Amino acid sequence: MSTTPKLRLEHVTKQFPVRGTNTAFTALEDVSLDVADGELLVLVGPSGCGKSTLLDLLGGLSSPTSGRILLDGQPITGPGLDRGIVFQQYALLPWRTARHNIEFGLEAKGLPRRQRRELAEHYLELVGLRGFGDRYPHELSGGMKQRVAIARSLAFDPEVLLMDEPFAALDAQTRESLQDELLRIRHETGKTILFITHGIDEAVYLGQRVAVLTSRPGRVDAVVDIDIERTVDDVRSGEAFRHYRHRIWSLMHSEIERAQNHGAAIPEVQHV
Ligand SMILES: Nc1ncnc2c1ncn2[C@@H]1O[C@H](COP(=O)(O)OP(=O)(O)OP(=O)(O)O)[C@@H](O)[C@H]1O
Repeated sequence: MSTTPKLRLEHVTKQFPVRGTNTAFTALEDVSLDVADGELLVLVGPSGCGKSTLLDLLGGLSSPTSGRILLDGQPITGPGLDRGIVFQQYALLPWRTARHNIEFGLEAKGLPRRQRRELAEHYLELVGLRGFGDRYPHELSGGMKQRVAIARSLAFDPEVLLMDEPFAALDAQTRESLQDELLRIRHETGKTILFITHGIDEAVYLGQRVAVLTSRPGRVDAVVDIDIERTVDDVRSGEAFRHYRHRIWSLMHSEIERAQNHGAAIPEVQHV
């Protein structure tokens, strides 16, 4: 891994104006975080902690009120093909086959048809969907649709993959198998991945590091290094896994209690 972070959040604050008033609501406050090249970093936090707000910033759909977000040292100024985003709802184009969904970003890049086709086949194979390229989204299961969405994001070779609760809508078994697939894909591609989830188990299973966010306003409460052996059977039942799960649970639990007990007292609204 290189020492220069692939992605850097520098004191990022995001406020939204409160309609009909001259106040602003602070959704994210002073978030600083580095994601190393090739790292899989998981962001976990209670509902409303600003995960979606952060993803919009990373996607270039909105700008920080203060602070900066750097990709390879360059500030993010808008949407771009250097970031691939996988959402919870697959966001596939229903009138396109799996193959043509994967080719979508490649068309935007202006790649010739033959090269697009080759890349689409490669990524279909990478996500375990060889032979399914001609299926339309409605002919695929939820897990398969999410595989297509991942393949589509990887096909245009982004610098980072941003994943916003991508497996939340799937049943438990499909979710676990896609988690394994994601770890394999990361191993094969070396991609830098920022993965956002509500799920503590998912965070511990996937993350090399897990950043725990507080809510109202969203801040980085702690960043936990996860050191578990993932090649053994039933990793989730192992002692190390349980240790990290409890650690993250405790951090999140005390945060949820704080928000519930002192919600009204938290200075989330400021006059502007
Ligand atoms: N455009 C907006 N205007 C005003 N407030 C907003 C806006 N977008 C988000 N917020 C507020 O910012 C906070 C964070 O919202 P966000 O959707 O980022 O949270 P989240 O962590 O993604 O939540 P969840 O996990 O429930 O989806 C919330 O309190 C929300 O009401």
